[in-house]
Formats: sequence, structure tokens, C-alpha cells
Amino acid sequence: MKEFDQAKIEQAVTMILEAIGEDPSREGLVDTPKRVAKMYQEVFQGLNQDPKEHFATIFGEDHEELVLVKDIPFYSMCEHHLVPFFGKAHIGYIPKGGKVTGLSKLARAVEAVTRRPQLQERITSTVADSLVETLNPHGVIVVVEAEHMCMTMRGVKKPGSKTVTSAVRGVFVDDAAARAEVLTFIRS
Ligand SMILES: Nc1nc2c(ncn2[C@@H]2O[C@H](COP(=O)(O)OP(=O)(O)OP(=O)(O)O)[C@@H](O)[C@H]2O)c(=O)[nH]1
Ligand SMILES: [Zn+2]
Repeated sequence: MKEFDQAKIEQAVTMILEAIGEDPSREGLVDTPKRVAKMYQEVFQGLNQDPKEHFATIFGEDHEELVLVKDIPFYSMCEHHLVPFFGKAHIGYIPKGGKVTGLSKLARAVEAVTRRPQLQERITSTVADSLVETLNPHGVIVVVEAEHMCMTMRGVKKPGSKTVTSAVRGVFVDDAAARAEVLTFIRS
């Protein structure tokens, strides 16, 4: 378990408020450092989780065809600016050897990976590799689509722009028809 230092975050937030010329002791701000620390504990709680631990729930089921959970909503924090990026993750895999995991575990793995300072590419590949390492399936495909607040409310200011990343493993690498089938389901 990595240490979460609530007092240190409170100090840091107080310093940021002072540095922008605010008065941290005024009524509206007096509890803000505490609130922000509590919020960071929640939005960064994935730092204490390994996505693979969720795939320990394995059912023996003889299904060697596609399993796809799509439209899993997520919120993460861009590691460059510490502002949110958010969107949907779609996870498909083809089980092998009768090893399937609980459907909710796919969404739990997304939570574990997104609730940290992150990059969209790393979220995508970490989820794919975690499935490969635990279930050893025939193939995995992960698609993540997100809007990055660092590109909308600041900087280049392009609201509505979306970033799509994908990670394919196993049979999906060479099988364009299998990839296309998944993309059709994702869009439907
Ligand atoms: N590849 C990748 N880049 C990201 C992600 N989130 C944010 N970024 C980018 O990280 C880059 C950081 O660029 P820098 O030039 O170091 O920082 P900056 O001056 O704040 O950049 P601007 O956003 O262009 O103003 C920006 O281009 C962001 O759009 C992500 O998940 N993946
Ligand atoms: Zn950013």
C-alpha cells in the first residue's frame, strides 16, 4: 500500500491558493485544502490497485468466442497537467482454455488503471496486457475514446476533440475481419 499523505496535500493546496494571490483563510476557502485532499484520495485510489488482481475471478466456461464489454465510462487525470480526461473504454477478448472472468471485473480493471495520473495510451495498453497476463486469451482488443480537458479548457482550446487509442493482442493483430467485427459492435 503506497502512502497517501493527506496533510501534505492540504499544505500544498494552501500554498497554491496563496501563490495565486487568494486568501486561504476566507470563509469559502477555509475547508478547500481538506476537500481537495479527500478528492485526490478518491481520484488517485487506483495507485493502490493492480488491474490484474481483478481478473483473479475466473470461471470455467467453454466459450471461445468474443466477449465484449463496451461503453465503460471512466474519469482519469492527465499526468502532464493534472486536469481530467474522460470518456469510454471498450474491452473485447476471446477466451482460451475455458478461462473467462467476471464482466464487472473488466470495469474494475478500468477503474484501477484510470484512477491515477495517466496517459491515455498507457491506460489502453495496460488493460490489454493485464488481460493477456492473467487469462492468456486467444486475443484482446481495447479501444479508449476520451476528451482531454487540457486540450479544451486551456492550451490549444479545442473543445469536442476526441482522442481514440487502441491496443490489440493475439489473434486480433493479424485478423482484420475480427477487428472489424468488434468495431462494428462498438459503434452499434
Ligand atoms: N500522448 C498523450 N499526450 C497527452 C495526453 N494527455 C495530455 N497530453 C499532451 O501532453 C502534451 C504536453 O506538452 P508540453 O509541451 O510539455 O506542455 P504544454 O506546454 O502545457 O502543452 P500544450 O497543451 O500544447 O499547451 C500536450 O501536447 C498534451 O496534449 C495523453 O494521454 N497522451
Ligand atoms: Zn494534459
